[in-house]
Amino acid sequence: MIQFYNVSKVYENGVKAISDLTLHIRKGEFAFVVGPSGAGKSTLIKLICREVLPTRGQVMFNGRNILRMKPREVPYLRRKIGMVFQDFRLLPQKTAAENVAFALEITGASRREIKRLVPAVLEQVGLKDKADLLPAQMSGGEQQRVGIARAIVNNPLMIIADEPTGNLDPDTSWEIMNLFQEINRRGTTILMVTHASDIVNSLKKRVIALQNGIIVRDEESGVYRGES
Ligand SMILES: Nc1ncnc2c1ncn2[C@@H]1O[C@H](COP(=O)(O)OP(=O)(O)OP(=O)(O)O)[C@@H](O)[C@H]1O
Repeated sequence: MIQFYNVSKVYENGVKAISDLTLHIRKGEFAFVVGPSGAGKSTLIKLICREVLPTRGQVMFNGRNILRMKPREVPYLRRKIGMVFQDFRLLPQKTAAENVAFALEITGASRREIKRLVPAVLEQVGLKDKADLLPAQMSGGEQQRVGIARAIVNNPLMIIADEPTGNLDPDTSWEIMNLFQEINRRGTTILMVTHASDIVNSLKKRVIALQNGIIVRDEESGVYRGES
């Protein structure tokens, strides 16, 4: 699904955020990315969705070289990747249903499709009865469920989640992790940046540890090892 071949990213100010990194993520995988602040985790994510371009090396997504994509192909790439954020990033003026609908509208979905898909996906994330609430009227866990609904509604190949439980209490975090696991079981590849050591240690998924832009550890059934 994703291949990095000897990828380096040097920002304009000379900071080398990613250094000669080679990485493969297979379709259907669930992988955690861990590492201290400044390790390059966000840069890795941004390289996948073409928010930043590599200084050297190749990034492939679903068999396509993202550097060779034409500008008009970039929306296609972004549609195939659902993003979930620590701070939810919902539109505050829109209800749960409208937030999810908006993600469909911008991809040109018909009104009929929107009417069919929004309730179905809200039900899938356990928010059937909260469709008409604004973000401010929902708990953090509920807001993150809306964030996940928005990420999956376009049926992406992959979900990239950037510390999705960072603002949630432990019980709510586990509910959200269970939802991600269910989405993964249905076939969606998941790449998750996290500092939640207890979650990483319990789930025994692949763990990719970054430090100074380099992969220092990449283990199947891995654990969290003091990467704070
Ligand atoms: N736009 C930018 N311009 C210049 N330097 C940047 C930029 N974005 C990130 N960096 C630098 O690149 C390095 C890697 O940053 P990155 O945000 O990828 O790390 P991170 O592992 O996601 O950190 P955190 O856990 O704090 O979010 C850091 O030294 C950071 O200061």
